[in-house]
Amino acid sequence: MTVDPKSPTMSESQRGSMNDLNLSQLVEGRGDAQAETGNALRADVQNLNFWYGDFQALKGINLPVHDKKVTALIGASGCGKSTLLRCFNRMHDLYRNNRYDGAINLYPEGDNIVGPKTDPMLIRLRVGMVFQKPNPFPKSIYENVAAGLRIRGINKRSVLDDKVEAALTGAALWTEVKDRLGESAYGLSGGQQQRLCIARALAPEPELLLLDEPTSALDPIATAKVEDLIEKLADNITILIVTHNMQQAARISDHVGYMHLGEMVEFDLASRIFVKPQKEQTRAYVTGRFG
Ligand SMILES: Nc1ncnc2c1ncn2[C@@H]1O[C@H](COP(=O)(O)OP(=O)(O)OP(=O)(O)O)[C@@H](O)[C@H]1O
Repeated sequence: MTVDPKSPTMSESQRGSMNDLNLSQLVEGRGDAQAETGNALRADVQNLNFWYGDFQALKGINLPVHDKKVTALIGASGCGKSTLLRCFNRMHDLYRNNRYDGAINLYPEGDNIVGPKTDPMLIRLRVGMVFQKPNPFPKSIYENVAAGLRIRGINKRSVLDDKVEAALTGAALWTEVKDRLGESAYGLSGGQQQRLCIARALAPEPELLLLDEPTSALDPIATAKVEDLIEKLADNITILIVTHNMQQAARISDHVGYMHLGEMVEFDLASRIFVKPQKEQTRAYVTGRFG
């Protein structure tokens, strides 16, 4: 594959900031995540293909998702990162012409998430998702977090109270909102709204949390809070995140998958991807020479 260093796909600011930074310093000390987990997998993508109608957006994707680790998907705009992420909770099923082929095994049972016999509703109970832009419901802060619990039939006030508090605490938002739980979620700042959406996703205790560029609409302070939160959450939950920001991927991820034109070019420990990737194409991308 020929690398075009003048590719305009990556913004100049992104390119500039990456060149100024030593990504290897950011991943320093992250250790060998694989050794730490003993290779335990929460999910495993095997030869996954996906079509939007006639257009094949994912081609033969393989990707291990390690348990209680942060796996980042990186790559130029349009390479298929969000498409891959959305396969994990069967979001594509909302449109009739979309088609999956292959497997995403969700462990410990090993159920194939994209298998024709798998009920997408059951998968969404196990796999939570947070989007690029904060999207709270037009409800109170409390009811936003309680929403997923009510869907699961939990309506007892004392149980909801405990779970709402636990999720808001887990999302590092409890102290900021505990005295205004009945107020509209729209009264929160953008960063608080995003942490609320994370709390909403956490409340039902998902096995896997999908984050699609969760900080792209946030300022640097709110971004830092969400990044800290992601690192803490990974003590208990498996996280798969799409990000355009190389610094962010280097700061928070244990593993990284680099995608290009619907294919997984390289998957490895973050410490290898950002210091010594195996493929020249990956190196060109992470150093900002190729978008
Ligand atoms: N609903 C859709 N219908 C048809 N094609 C789509 C649809 N959504 C995405 N695509 C195409 O699938 C490919 C992958 O898109 P996707 O959004 O997954 O890329 P991405 O890597 O997440 O991009 P970005 O970083 O810009 O968000 C692109 O060519 C895109 O145009």
